[in-house]
Amino acid sequence: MTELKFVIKTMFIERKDMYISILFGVLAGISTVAVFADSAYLVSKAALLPPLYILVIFVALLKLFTVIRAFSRYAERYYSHKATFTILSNLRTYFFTKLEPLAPSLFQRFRSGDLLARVVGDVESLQHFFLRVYYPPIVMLVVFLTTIIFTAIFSLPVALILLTGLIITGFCLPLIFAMKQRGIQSNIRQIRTQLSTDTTELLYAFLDLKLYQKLSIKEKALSQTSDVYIGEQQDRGKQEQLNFAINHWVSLVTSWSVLALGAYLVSLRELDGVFLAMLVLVSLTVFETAAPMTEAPSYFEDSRNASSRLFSIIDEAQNQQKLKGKNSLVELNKAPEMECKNVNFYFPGESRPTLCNVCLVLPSGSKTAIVGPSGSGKSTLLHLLLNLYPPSSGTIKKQGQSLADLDEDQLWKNISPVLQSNHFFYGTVRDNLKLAGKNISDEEMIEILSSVKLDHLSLDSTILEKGGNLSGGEKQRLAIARAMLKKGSLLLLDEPTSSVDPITEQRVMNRLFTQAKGNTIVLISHKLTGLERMDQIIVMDKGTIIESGTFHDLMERKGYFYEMKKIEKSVFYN
Ligand SMILES: Nc1ncnc2c1ncn2[C@@H]1O[C@H](COP(=O)(O)OP(=O)(O)OP(=O)(O)O)[C@@H](O)[C@H]1O
Repeated sequence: MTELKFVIKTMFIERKDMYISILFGVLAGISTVAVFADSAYLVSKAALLPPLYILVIFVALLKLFTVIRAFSRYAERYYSHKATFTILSNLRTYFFTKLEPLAPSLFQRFRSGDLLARVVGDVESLQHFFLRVYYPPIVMLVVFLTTIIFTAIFSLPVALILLTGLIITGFCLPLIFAMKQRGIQSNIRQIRTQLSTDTTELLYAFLDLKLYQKLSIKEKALSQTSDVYIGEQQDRGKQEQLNFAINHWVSLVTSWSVLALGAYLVSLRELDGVFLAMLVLVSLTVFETAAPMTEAPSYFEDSRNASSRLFSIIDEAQNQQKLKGKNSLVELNKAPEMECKNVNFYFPGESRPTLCNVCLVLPSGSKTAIVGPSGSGKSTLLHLLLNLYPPSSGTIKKQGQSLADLDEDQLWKNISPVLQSNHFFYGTVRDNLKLAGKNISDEEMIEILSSVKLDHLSLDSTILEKGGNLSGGEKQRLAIARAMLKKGSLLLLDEPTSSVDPITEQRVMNRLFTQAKGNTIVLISHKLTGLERMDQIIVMDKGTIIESGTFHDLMERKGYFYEMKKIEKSVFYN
């Protein structure tokens, strides 16, 4: 039950609708019992030819109970669904707010299909918790107890039979069903996650699988998982039907017992015969409120599993959140200075360090290039400068303040990043550029598009999901345009033009450097051309800085950079 603590807490945020739905649920249950009790009594009494006014009173009461029943049933449905949707939206918002700061390290631990299954499926599953698990037992209990007290006025033994029926159908059977359901629910959830991860992987890798002619194998595996999922759902359905049948059978046995005992008591003259039909109909009707208890165990298990899966991530989020700073940055008129001091970094679960003892100063307004072989840790260092991952040890400072103490929004406010992979949303070019700021004018956007040689795109041109209709170079230039529009005074560029032809690259970079004249720039590059304009070049290998200095320093030193430059020359100019 501890797994559901938070869901219950969320339910109570807006409790008014919840209380109203419980109130109307109870009213609907009691009025249903009253309708049947009244009609049974009316029929029995009518046979004894009572004075007309008695019949009129009971007919009037019957009409009143029927109207109350119809109205309260409608109100119960209305308010219970309203409460459910409010709970669902609160849960979604809470879950997303907790999850968001965990990106991107979240993708390190969870596959995207799994996350999707949690964010969509698990949150959705929790809508059943209030509707099918929390309030039906409350309604059932109140209606049953009221009915038992009412029945006790006429016959205590009959009331005791109803109490026994309540204990069996309301508590004992649901408990047994809950234990049986446990295994089935956990299987369903695991297979659903598997199905979700397999499907997302198939969609992501569709083209590669097709080209490597392995699509049918993946499709077959997916279809097998889907069959298992369907099978498990069928088992769940069968179990629920069995639960329902057993519950119904117990309620009928109870009503038969009420009839048999009632008849016996009438024969002993301990019960007036005019009440017998009423008591039997009351017992038949009151069990209607126990019917939802057959599915409650299955929904309880479902909600418990969903909640524990969701909150296992949130617990991690809360731990990380505690580590995050909240200080705001001192606003300066100049571009930021950054400093890394003895920075070491291990990816989660890795024993090999990705960055070793990195010490680096990026003075305000300086231009720094980071070069080195593939896998040497350049992008990782950039991600640490962006505070996407915290360093395992050592400190990274921006304007003298440790990133660990800074509020993230403040930190990112004046950073313009172009990462190796940049996301583009389905929409227009304008929509994608507006990510840089809401108040950017069309004229500004058109001018920037032209400066990155994307004149052929209009602001209304459609961009497909993940920029599917753009070439690699176009995507990079659109990302540069977006970064330029953001006008951050710290530019972090990770191979921003690796797919762009050399002539366009030179023009785009010239324009970028002109616009960012007084800004601090960090540029990761595999190409060693054009680095003469940089204030410093950092050479990395195996996670450490092996050389640093200006272009001329490094060439004169005749070390690693010099050798790389020589190899590049021999490859391109021989
Ligand atoms: N999410 C991750 N989990 C574990 N190891 C990772 C992860 N991402 C990168 N690495 C490892 O960290 C090392 C440094 O990667 P990084 O991307 O920083 O290199 P890089 O110098 O930018 O390479 P490239 O020039 O090819 O982009 C690599 O050995 C890589 O395998």
